[in-house]
Formats: sequence, C-alpha cells, structure tokens
Amino acid sequence: MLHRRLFVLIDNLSCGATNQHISEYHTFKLGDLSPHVFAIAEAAYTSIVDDNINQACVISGESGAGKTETTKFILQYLCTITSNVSSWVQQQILEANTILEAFGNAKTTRNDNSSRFGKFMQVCFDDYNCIKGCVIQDYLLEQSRITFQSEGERNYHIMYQLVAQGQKNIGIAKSFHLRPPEFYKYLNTSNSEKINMSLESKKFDAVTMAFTVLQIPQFVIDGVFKVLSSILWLGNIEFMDVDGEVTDFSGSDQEAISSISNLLGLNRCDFKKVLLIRQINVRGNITEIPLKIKEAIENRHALAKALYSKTFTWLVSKINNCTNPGQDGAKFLGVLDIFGFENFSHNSFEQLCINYTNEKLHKFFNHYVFALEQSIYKQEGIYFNHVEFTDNTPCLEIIEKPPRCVFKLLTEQCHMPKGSDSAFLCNMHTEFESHPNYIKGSDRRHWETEFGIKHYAGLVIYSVGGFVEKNRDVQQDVMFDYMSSSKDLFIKDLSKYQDFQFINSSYPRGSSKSKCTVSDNFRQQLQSLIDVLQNTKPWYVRCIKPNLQKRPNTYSSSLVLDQLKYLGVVDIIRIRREGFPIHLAYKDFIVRYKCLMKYKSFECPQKYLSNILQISRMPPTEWQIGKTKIFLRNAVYELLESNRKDTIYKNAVIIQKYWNRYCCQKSFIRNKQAVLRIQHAYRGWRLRIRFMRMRRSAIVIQSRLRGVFAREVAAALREMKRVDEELKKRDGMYGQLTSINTNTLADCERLIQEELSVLADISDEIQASVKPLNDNNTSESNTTRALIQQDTVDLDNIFIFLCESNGSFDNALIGEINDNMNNLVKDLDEEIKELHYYDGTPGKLSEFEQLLNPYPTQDARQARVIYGAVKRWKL
Ligand SMILES: Nc1ncnc2c1ncn2[C@@H]1O[C@H](COP(=O)(O)OP(=O)(O)OP(=O)(O)O)[C@@H](O)[C@H]1O
Repeated sequence: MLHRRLFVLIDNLSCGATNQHISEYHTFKLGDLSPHVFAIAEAAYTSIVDDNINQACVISGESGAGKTETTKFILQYLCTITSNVSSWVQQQILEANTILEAFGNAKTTRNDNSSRFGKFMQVCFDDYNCIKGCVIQDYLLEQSRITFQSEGERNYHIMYQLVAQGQKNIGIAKSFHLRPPEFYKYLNTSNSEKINMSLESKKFDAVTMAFTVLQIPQFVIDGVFKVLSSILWLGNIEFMDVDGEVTDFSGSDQEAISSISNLLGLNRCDFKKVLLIRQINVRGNITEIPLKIKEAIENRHALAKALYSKTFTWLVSKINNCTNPGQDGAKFLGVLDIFGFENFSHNSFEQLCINYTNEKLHKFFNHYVFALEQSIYKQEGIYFNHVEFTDNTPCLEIIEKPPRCVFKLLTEQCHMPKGSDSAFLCNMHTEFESHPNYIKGSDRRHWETEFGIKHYAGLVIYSVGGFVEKNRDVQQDVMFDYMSSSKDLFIKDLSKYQDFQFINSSYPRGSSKSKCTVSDNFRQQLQSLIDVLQNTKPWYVRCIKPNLQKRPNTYSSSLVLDQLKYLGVVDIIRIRREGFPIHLAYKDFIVRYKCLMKYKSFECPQKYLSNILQISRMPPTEWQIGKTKIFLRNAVYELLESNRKDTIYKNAVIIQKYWNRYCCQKSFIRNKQAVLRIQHAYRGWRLRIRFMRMRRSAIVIQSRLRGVFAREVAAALREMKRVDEELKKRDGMYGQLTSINTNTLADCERLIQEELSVLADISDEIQASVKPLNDNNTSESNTTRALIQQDTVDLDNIFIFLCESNGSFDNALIGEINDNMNNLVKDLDEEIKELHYYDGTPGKLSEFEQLLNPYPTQDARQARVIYGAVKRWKL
C-alpha cells in the first residue's frame, strides 16, 4: 500500500518548535494544518499506532539545510506527545544528541554546526506506544578533520570546548595536561575565527551534564577527555630525520611524549616504538621496520584519527547501552539524519562517500516512489500516463557495482603494496572513459589529479590525492595492544572495544589484506540501512536551503529551484497529479471502508468496491480497479478517509453511549447493594446498642427497686421485733398493775391475751409463707431460715433473702403485715389512753406512759414508713 508517503518541505529558518506548536499539531492529520515537520512526525506516529508498522523519516537536503535541527524537532515532538511528564529515557535520548553533536559536528564553510557523520536513530516504542528507548547507528565519521581542516573550517567542537574549559579551570588543565588553543597544531591548521572561550566552556558544561544524564561514570568521562588531550598532543610531535631511513624525536617532542604516556597510562618506550617503527607481516612473521620521517608523520596522524574514531564509536555504543529499549521496544520510528550532498572547491574521499550515500538514498526514493509504483500499475492492468523521472541508477553503478566500479578499483590499490592515487586515477580513466556519468577532470590540465562524477544533484570534481591512504583505514593494532595494558581503566576498555559489525577479515594481522577498507565497510553499512528502510513505511522530509547567507525570509529562487529539482520534488508533484498514489488490496479496502455501506454483501468484491465508491459519490476518473488492488487518487482517498472517520466517530459515540449506560447501571446496582448492606449493618448496630442500653437501665432499675424493697421489709421485721419486746415489757407491767386494780388488770390481761394471740397469728402466717421457699431450694431456705432466726436484721442478708425469694412473697402478705402493724399501733395507743382514764391519777398516768410508750413519736413514724412502703409496693 502506498500511503501518504510524500514529504514536507521545510524552510529551516521559519520552523518554530515550541510546546504550543507541538500541541497544535498533535492529533491532526497531515495536510490539515500548514506544512511542518511536526505534521510528518504526527503522521508517522499515528501510523505506528494504527498500523503497527515500523516507520522511517528520511531527512535529506544539502549541507546546512537544516537536517540536524529537523531531527531534533522530530525527537522533541515524539518525546513530548508520548509522555505528559518527561521521563528519564526521553531525557537521555535528547541528551545523547548533545554528546553526538559535540563529538561529531564541526564548523564547515557551509554550516557552523555541520554533522560530520550520519546517524539513524531508531526510537523504540512499547505496546502502549510509549518511548522505551533508542538505538543509534552511526555512519562514516569524517576522520581527516582531526588532523587537517580547510580554510575557514574547524576541528570537532569538543576539542575547543575541552581546551576552553582548561583555560577556565586550572584543575582540569592540570589533570588533562591542557594548554591554550594556540598551542595545538591540530586546532590551527586553518585560519578560522578566534575561539569564544566562555561560550565553548558553557558548551563543555552542557556535555558533562549530558554524560551525567546518561549515567556515564566520572572515570570514563575523564578517560574520554584524556584521549582527546592525547590526540591534541600527538599533533605537536615534530620528529627529526636521522639519515633519510630512520626517524627520531626532536628535543621539543619529549614533553608531548611524556604527556601522552601519562594521559594514556602507557610505558614511554612502548609509545615511542609505536611512533617510530612499523610492523609488517611477511608470511606469518612479524617484522619491524623503522619509519621514514614522512611515514612517521602520516603514522602519527593515523594514530590520532584511529584514537578519535574509536572513542566516537565507543561513545555511540555506550549511549546505546544506556538507552537500550530491551525486549519491550519492538516497534520503532527511525529518523535518518545523514550528511547532505556536498560539492566544495576541493572534494576528496569523504565527499565521494557522502555523495554516494545521497545517491543510494535517492535511488531508494526513486525506486519506492516511481519505478515500483509504475511497475505495479502495469502488473494490475490499469490505465496510466507514464511518469518520467530522473533515474540515478547509472551513477550509482559506476560507484558501487562490481566487478569494475570506483570503490573496487580503489580497494585494489589499497591491497597492493605499492598502490597509489595516480595508479587508481589511471585505472578509473581507462575503465569509465565512455561512461555518461564520468568525466576525467574539470579540464585537460587536471586529468592527472582529478576525476568527475555527474551525480543526480550535479557534477562534482574529486581530487584524487589521499584516496588510497584514507581508504586503507590503518588500524593501529600495535598501539591498541599497548593500550590494553594501560593503568587507566577506560583506556584499557577502549583498546579492547571492537565495532563488531565489521570484523570480517580472514587475513592474518599485519598483512595488507587483513582489514576491510573504509569504502567496503561503508558500503556494507549503507546496504544494511537500505534493507532496514525497505521494511519500514518511509516518510520523506526534504530540507531546502533558502539562501546561502542564513538570512530569514530571503529566497534565492535559482538556489531553491535547483534543490527542488535534484531532490525529486518536481517529479513527485507530477506523479501525485497523474498517478494513483494510494493502492489497496481488495480485502484491505473492504475491511477499511465497509463501514460506509449499509448492506454488507461480499459476494462479488469488485462490485462491492465500486458500490462503496459510487455511494460515496467519488468521481470515476479518480479511481481504478486493478486485478487484485484498487487504485485511488489523493482526493478520493482523502474523501473516503474523512467519511470513514465520520462514520467511525458516529458509531463510536453510539457504542460509548451503550457502554456508558451499561457501566452506569452496573455501578448503580453495585452502589445500591453496598448502601443496603451498610444500612443493614448500621441498623443492626444501632438496635443492639439501644437494646444494651435498655437492658442496663432495666438492671439498674431492678437493683434499685430490690434495694428499696429489701430495706422496707427489713424495717418491717425490725418493727415486729420491737413490738415483740414491747409485749414482753407489758407483761412485766401487768404484774404491777394487778396490785393496783385487780379488775382493771383482769380486763387488761384479757385484752393483752387477745393481742398476743393476734401477734402469734401474724407470726404463724409469716412462718407459713417462708416455708414454701424452704421446700423449693434447700440452699435458699438455709439462707432464709438463718435470716429469720437472727435476732438482729442485717440489710445485706435481707437483700440476699429477697433476691433468693425471687418475688415469691406475695404483695398481700406485706399488705397484711402493714395492716396488722397499723392496727397494733393504733390499738396500743387506744389501750394506753384507756389505762390513763381508768386510773384517774395523773402521777400514775405519767409513770405508765413512760413505761408503756417510751418512743411514741418513733412508733408513729415507723408505722408511716411501713405504710408508705407497702403502698409503693402495691403500686
Ligand atoms: N528551524 C531552524 N531554526 C533556526 N535555525 C535553523 C533551523 N534549521 C537550521 N537552522 C540553522 O541552520 C544551521 C544548519 O542546520 P543543520 O545543522 O540542521 O543543517 P544540516 O542540514 O544538518 O547540515 P549538515 O548536513 O552540514 O549537517 C543550524 O546550525 C542553525 O543555525
């Protein structure tokens, strides 16, 4: 399926990247808003979410057009939309860029921050479409820049940053043996402008901060800076020719040698040997040959380049370790920021590799967009107007197609002991003289030093000097062997580090064929990149440089038109208009758009397809049905997509409605049940509390009542006892009265006998009422009996007695006691009165009163108490 795979054109100077911009583009379709790299990033991200296919954003354009900035915008966009809160891994991905820029970017005549390496950043996503990590693949770092920079250009940024920091901080200068920038030859090969120390020092702080975010230990960071300082010192070694065959160090070299040995933790003699002697492999025997002065200088440069490039690849692998997505990050969105097409006044091996990369990517683009497209039209038997496009296959073949191509001829020379640039050029002229994409040089005078290739973006003249040497990629194995026994842990680790991707040599060490050449490695790397891109859904971002002065809103028409032409933009607009850029298999089309049909019948797919399109009122010129696929123009596709989106939206609302209702019902029932259960439990609890309170109150009331009754009964019994004693006293009085008046006494005796008999009856009745209790419970009866038999009445015992009796006393009995007691008291009072009037003697009366009634008021009160108690009892 060819999706909306075309591109946005980025005018790099007007492209903003605030969070507001990001939120504006988020969730919007490509084309809804004005062209912006965020729209592409959004489309690619949506596609990864919807279709679950890996995506690739291929960013191209010439040097300084804004590829690196665009890459950063895409990363920033992805990091922002995939997380509300910036997570650690996203921070690490952004900071990795800071490190890569410091170590891999440099000032060129076209761009102050030119990437001198290519990179493919695969941002990996988990099943929830959140960023899980990132894998970076680097391509061909420009090594020659370490030792030499053209006019107006600079070495890699990190070199200046380190030296500037050394100027600011004495401690750092001492630890890394740093000197002012003017001291180092590798920083002064061109007349570039003066270094802004404070700016560089600030950038150095940013790099160390980025190292910290990537959790790189301090000893490793220090190790990296030691290597950089050693490289700078290497440039200052001058050598001295001894006899034309042997070289030695000059007096001024000693400081550099001791500094480098210290920094790398090497033995001084070993290091000197590396600089002055070369090892060669002759049929398995390693032979040491002293280097001539020219060779020693070249060897020193090679050593510096090898150290820097190894440190760079080590850093990339370290960053990959830190941002490794693990098992979860299966899907990825790759961002390819590769060096733009270059055509300088002096072009060398590096420019050939860079322009070869651009040719390769352009071919991929052409193949994907034009050739493949039109071959599918033919296969499917649909009618179309053939679209012509600029095919760059011949140019690519001259560079890379075996058996005879530029790279093959160059490798041949590298494998020859006496291989040279001139021999390479001669072979090229012979081989490609008649090739349409090849010219021998800018003019006849330069045929011995130059060759030209007509790239898709224009003719580039290459100076052949240094091609063989640069392609040889001298590995400096001896130096790394010595470094492996360094005292510094990082240096040791670095020396053992191998970029495993390209270790494929079967030749013995030291032989000229022992290593793949730089071009071989680079070709393999690029091929694997193309293989990865072929398995992704590509998105193209073409960066256009509007003017050469880096001014905003200034367009140099001819410059822009040239770029639009060679980037294939004009061709692509044609195919968009004339071709059918969207094609879908029948099944996919039906699955995707059947929602637009009311009646879903699948008997004849072709009929069904045309039904969908007719019902949706699509103009018939805008679509065609092939043998297995349906082909659509962009306008139809847009319309279908928009209808589909509306239908899905409406249906989604209905589904949501039902689902929400179901959820609400479910939640209501659950809440209701919960409320009932809570109510149930609460009511139970409240009733239990109320019952307990009432029971406690009842017990209190009962105990109080029982106490009251017990006290009243005890008072009654006490009163009985007192009456008994009164009777006894009266018996005594009777004898005295007899002597006064026998008749009166006889009457008195009779009356007393009657009263005694009444009291005896009461006593009998009490005994009789106590008796049933004795029969019911022997223990109870014992207590009761003991109580009754006691002379004195104890209130506690009375209470126990009442408890035991458990209400067996009849209220009537108490009433009777009360009545009898009242009667008794009343009778006694009357009797005393009678006695008083009978005698008629006041002196005797007072004696009798004192004798018979010593406590008249107390009697009356007791009687009232008993009466009151019994009355309450009855109530
Ligand atoms: N959107 C932008 N806003 C402001 N400045 C920009 C923007 N894009 C690019 N630039 C400026 O242009 C310069 C070049 O951009 P950039 O480094 O991205 O180019 P490039 O295409 O990657 O070049 P090279 O191929 O040399 O690496 C930047 O250093 C920056 O100053």
